[in-house]
This record gives sequence, structure tokens and C-alpha cells, in this order.
Amino acid sequence: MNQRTRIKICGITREADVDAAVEAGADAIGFVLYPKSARHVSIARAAELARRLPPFVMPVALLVNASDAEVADATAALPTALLQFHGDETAADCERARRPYLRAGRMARGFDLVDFARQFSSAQAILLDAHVEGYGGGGKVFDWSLIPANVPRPVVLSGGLHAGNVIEGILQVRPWAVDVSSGVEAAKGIKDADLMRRFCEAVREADARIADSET
Ligand SMILES: O=C(O)c1ccccc1NCC(=O)[C@H](O)[C@H](O)COP(=O)(O)O
Repeated sequence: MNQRTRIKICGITREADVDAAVEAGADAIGFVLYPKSARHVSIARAAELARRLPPFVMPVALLVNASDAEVADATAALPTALLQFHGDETAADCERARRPYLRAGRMARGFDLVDFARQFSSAQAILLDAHVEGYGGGGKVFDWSLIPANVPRPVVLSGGLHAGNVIEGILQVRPWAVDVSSGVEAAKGIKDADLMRRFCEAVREADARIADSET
């Protein structure tokens, strides 16, 4: 049973936001390597920011339909990073990286998440995001009732989360982890320390309610 919902804060571009996210309680920090994103950082910049992370806080390198060369550059520059494939990558594409990875699934009515999770059986987890233009980071909540009970991989709940809805999301979905970007921002790529703190506090509140309900 997942006693503590892990927290990923994504789209970090500044040193102060790395430090504030860690202080707030993030378990993982996402760096968007997708050039078309407003939260994009270069591989070198992501490596520079990742060097600020203390032990036990994981960097996540986020890729969208990157070339094998780009993936190789990212894994060389970020040797401890978990990869997150957030485009149209196949399981073979993801596995060629030979690195633990998350695979994003963009939830929409008719999307067969169980089959998708079976396809990506080598993924550490499936990150469930809303189906938005530009692949991700859209700040949009999807219908959590679309998530079946029998997903055969750990689930990361994502898409439009914030301090005001994450408790409900955790109680309803019971994910392994939650992921947030827009919901803790002052502007795209500019995180708000107070919003990050409140988000992580809300996740702790959800975990406490679950623990109480099981005693
Ligand atoms: O964050 C982006 O700009 C982005 C762009 C393209 C693909 C993925 C992207 N982010 C991936 C993430 O893991 C986000 O945290 C996730 O989509 C949730 O974002 P939000 O709904 O803004 O919390």
C-alpha cells in the first residue's frame, strides 16, 4: 500500500524554484527538454539545475518525440534522471534509452489505459495527463472516472492539479504519485513557492486522511 503519495513538480527553470520545490517537499523535479514548450530548458541548463538537488530528490528529464541522439545527450548529461516520454513514443522507442522511464498517457474518452499500460510494461509508471494541445503542461483536469481500477502499472496522476483539487484526486484515484506544473506557477516556467508549499501540504493531508480511514 502506498503510504506516502510521491510528488513531482515539473517545468522548473530557475535555481530558486529548484530550492523552493525541494523545501516544499517534492520527491522529483521535472525539466522540460521539449523545445516548443514555454518551460523548455536546454540539456546543459537542466544538468546545471539538477546539480542543486539533494540526495533522494530525483531529476526527471521530459522528452517529446526526441531523436535517439537527443535522448543519448540527455541521459549522458543527466545520469541520475528518470526519463519521461510525453509524446507519441512507442515502447521500443522508450526502451532504447536503456534508462528507467515514465510514459505519459493522454486521457480521453475511449482511451484504453489498461492496454496502454500493458504496452509500456517496462515503464516505472504511467503518468496520466489530460489530452491538451502541445502534448502537456496544459493545466487541464481530465475526468478521473476514466481511470479503471486495474491499471497494471503504478499511476502518476497529473493534469490541472493544484492545492484545491489534489486531495480529491488522491482520495479518488489513489495514485503512486502526483505531478503538477501550471497549478504551482505565477507564469509558465515561473514557480510560486507558496503555491508549491500549499500543494505539498495538501498531498500530506490526503495521505493523513487515507491513513486515518484505514485505522
Ligand atoms: O510542461 C510543459 O510545458 C510540457 C510541454 C509538453 C509536454 C509535456 C509538458 N509537461 C509534462 C508534465 O509532466 C506536466 O507536469 C503535466 O503535463 C501536467 O501539467 P499541468 O496540467 O500544467 O499541471
